[in-house]
Amino acid sequence: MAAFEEMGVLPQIAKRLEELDWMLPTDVQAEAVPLILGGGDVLMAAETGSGKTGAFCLPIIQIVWETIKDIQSGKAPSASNNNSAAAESQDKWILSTYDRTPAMSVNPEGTLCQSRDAAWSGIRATKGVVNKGKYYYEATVSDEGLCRVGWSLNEGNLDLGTDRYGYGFGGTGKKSNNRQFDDYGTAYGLNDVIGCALDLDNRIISFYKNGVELGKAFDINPEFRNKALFPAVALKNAELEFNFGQKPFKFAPPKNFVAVCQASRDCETVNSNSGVAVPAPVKLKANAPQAIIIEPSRELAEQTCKEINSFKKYLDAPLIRTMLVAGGIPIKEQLSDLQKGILWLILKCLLFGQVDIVVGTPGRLEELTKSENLLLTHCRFLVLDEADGLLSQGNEALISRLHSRAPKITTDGKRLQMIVCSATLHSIEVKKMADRLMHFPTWIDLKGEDSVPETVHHVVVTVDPRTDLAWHNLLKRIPTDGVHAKDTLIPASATPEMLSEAVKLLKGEYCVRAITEHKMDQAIIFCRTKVDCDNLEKYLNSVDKKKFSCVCLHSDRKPQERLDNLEAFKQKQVKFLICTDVAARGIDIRSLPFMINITLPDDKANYVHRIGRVGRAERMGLAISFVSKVPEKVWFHGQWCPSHGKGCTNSKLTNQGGCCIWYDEQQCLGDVEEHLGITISQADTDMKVPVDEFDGKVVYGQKKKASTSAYQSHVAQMAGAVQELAVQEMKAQLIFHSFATNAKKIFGSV
Ligand SMILES: Nc1ncnc2c1ncn2[C@@H]1O[C@H](COP(=O)(O)OP(=O)(O)OP(=O)(O)O)[C@@H](O)[C@H]1O
Repeated sequence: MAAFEEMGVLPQIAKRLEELDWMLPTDVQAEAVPLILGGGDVLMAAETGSGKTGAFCLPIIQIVWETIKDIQSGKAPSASNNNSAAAESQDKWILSTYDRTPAMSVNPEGTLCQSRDAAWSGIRATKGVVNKGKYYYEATVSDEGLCRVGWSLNEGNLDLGTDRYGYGFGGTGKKSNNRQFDDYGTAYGLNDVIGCALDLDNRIISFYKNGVELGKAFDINPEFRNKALFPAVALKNAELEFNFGQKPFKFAPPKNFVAVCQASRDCETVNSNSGVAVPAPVKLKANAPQAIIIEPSRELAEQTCKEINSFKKYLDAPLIRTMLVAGGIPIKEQLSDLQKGILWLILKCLLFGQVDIVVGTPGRLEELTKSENLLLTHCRFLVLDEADGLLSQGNEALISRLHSRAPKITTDGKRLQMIVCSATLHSIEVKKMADRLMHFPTWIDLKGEDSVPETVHHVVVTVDPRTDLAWHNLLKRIPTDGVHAKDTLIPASATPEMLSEAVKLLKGEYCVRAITEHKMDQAIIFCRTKVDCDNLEKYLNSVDKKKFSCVCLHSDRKPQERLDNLEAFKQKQVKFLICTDVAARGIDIRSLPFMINITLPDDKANYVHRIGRVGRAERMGLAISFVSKVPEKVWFHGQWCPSHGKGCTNSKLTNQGGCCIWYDEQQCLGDVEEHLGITISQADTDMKVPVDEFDGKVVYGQKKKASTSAYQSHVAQMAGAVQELAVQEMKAQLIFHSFATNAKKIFGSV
């Protein structure tokens, strides 16, 4: 039986893997596949090129296929008769074990919550009310501490009253909404009973203390007319007991108000952060996929989608349908494209064919889910690939919104599984998000924080225009970014501006030198900016269009051009792919031997990802980074730049209202080395790499062979120790011998 089948992978998938020459699972696959097949949430932190994509795609494909098969054959249990206690419990009026902060604990009955944390913790009920009616519930303070109780929308944060979506009444005698704290009623504490009254007919919220009315606290925002409100509470080292009306209230509800648990079915709604939306028979829906995989770039989304299509080659009856939902074009163009009918095309796919697995970029996914063209009602896998990258792009709120749209328990009683992965997963943002959204996740962390695979040989080459004057002959021959276009540059004077321009020239020259020295016929080259990429493309073409054939990949290029360029590089129709960090993560080019960093990235995690484009799947790779010894003035266009960098010529520094900074690469290098806990080897400006265990023993782009020289050097290293052992053993034998002889003399023979 093939190794993958032994892990529980379906024979049809294993057959395809064998075809792909995947004989054994990689370490991360061996750990992750059984965990995901077993229903767990997983945080996967494994080196670049270690096979993380397969680690999450294989079990997801399998479960999705099995689920569809069960549903189509009528075997799947419906929510009304499934045996999931969790699903059943989410259909009651109780506190939700899913829609809460991690430090908030709840009793098994879902009526008592407690937090012993020094920070605010929050929780909402499993159900809420909408449309019309007057509703009431009671909360009793059962232990001293700080608390705020009231009503909140699903999209509100759990720290009740600190955003526009939550209305709270605090123990200090304050009401709060949108962080505005105003005096209201009186303070309350241990054993006090707070009545929370919601009048949806008049859109008013009011509170009662031990049966005494405290008056109107809030008019509900008219924008929320069609939105449900849920009982909610925030606590700090406190405990509160809830009664939604299942047992008699301590104080009678106000006139015409009913217990919230008695809301009619048309006014009651289930907390979508909590579980089943509507208990209904399990049924597939064309535009409600089972799995959503979020990728940080269009290219990566395309790659993952392709990989899934390849893995599922032998899975039929039922067929699994995948769909790519990727942006990658500026929002303005995107909107007009949508208007022109792209959305209609997508819709057509969704309507005429069941879509089971969607792979996409965050913006497009949000667009389609928000407009409800794509539903997350059947979603049981939410995957964040390159999660730290997604978060650093500012997608935290978007991910939370997508997560909140997916039921935490699906209609067939299965729990939503979240899988989060990256080679650099140890950021505080990822940990916080995992705490908030994941369900007791298992960490798979095989090599510790952000390690570089042993197959990647990475070196730095110092660029110092004060000692290497080759740039004098390069002026005007190498196009540069125009940062110094308005400066008076005199080669004889070593002004910071002149040296900065010289760095740009030398880096172009060093790139050609490195390619020539290592006879590179396939390399990925990273530049800091799009204009740097375009300039290098021009320069390499001007040197020798054939020898240095190259294409660019960055966000100013049209999506189709990006796709074509990447494909041309993968198919070896061109030798060099020049790109920005858009291609730093995840892009997998089979046996890629070389990569060059024209400039180090300012984000140290991206160094790991960039160099990780080589040395993948046990193949050896060489990564060369050029690091300037002197500061280089570079473009830095932020929100303040009216053209967002396009055609911008404002070369003043950012603190003078401009779009430039002085880039300190020595500092970047220091940061990377400190982060990785290593000193990166230096190569000279002749680009010859230092002699070490890589030298002469590996061919970049190929697997490392076990060489006799390694064995011989190992024997040589051990020789001294072996000899010492032999001497010690002889001494021990002599001691034993003399002891035995003396013993005979003293005691005689026995
Ligand atoms: N079990 C396996 N046997 C052989 N090759 C494999 C196996 N698993 C993955 N690979 C190959 O290894 C390469 C790297 O895999 P993958 O792209 O999944 O890495 P990754 O861990 O996601 O890297 P990154 O962090 O850069 O995204 C791919 O070419 C893939 O086909």
